[in-house]
Amino acid sequence: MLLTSLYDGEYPQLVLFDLDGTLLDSVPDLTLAIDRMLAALDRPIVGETQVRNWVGNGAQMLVKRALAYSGAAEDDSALFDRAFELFLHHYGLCCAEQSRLYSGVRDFLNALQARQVMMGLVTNKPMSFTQTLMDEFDLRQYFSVILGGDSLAEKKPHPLPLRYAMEKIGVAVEQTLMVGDSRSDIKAAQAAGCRVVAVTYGYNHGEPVSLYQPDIIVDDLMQLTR
Ligand SMILES: O=C(O)COP(=O)(O)O
Ligand SMILES: [Mg+2]
Repeated sequence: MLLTSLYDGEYPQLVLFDLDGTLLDSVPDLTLAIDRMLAALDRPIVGETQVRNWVGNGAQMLVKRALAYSGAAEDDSALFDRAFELFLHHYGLCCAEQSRLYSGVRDFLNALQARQVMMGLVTNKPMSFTQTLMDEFDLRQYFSVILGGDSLAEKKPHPLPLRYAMEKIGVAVEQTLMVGDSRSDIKAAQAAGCRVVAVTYGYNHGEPVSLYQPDIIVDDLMQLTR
């Protein structure tokens, strides 16, 4: 089996998951919120194709990238503050409207749970939206630890959230797997010293995940169990 091949034929003791682009296809709702924010600021809306390339480094970076694309000066902090407030408001209203779990996600989480593998969620998404989505998609039951982009002093690609989750759950790095869709997940895992699986269907700033040399690449999480 692909998954156990990384751990001498056993399951890893802990699997840490990214959220956006790995478990949840959240770009449709993120786009709604970004476009409503831009419209409220009298700036042209951008659509899903652009937003897809901007997700993965947290909400503030998403808003910064959208403003830069619309021609805003990088140092216009008053504009950023207003834009960020608008984004938080609109995304709060629509974060679970069109977002969907990807194929294979629920089955894979159930398969790990059945094997008593511990699981954690390590996302760069702000914690408030993360909590809402955990409830909306009935995901909380799977995770012993849930960390958002604003939970700790550093976010991915920094290894801190991964290290914190491993310590909290009490599993060694050699027995931990990270599963993500972007270079931030892969770099964080490599810096922390754990194995990493990358999915091809998520958001990686328009680049193939293979560039960052994850241990395994899959198109559907259930491939790991075959
Ligand atoms: O908010 C984001 O940038 C997305 O976060 P994630 O891909 O780490 O879940
Ligand atoms: Mg992601």
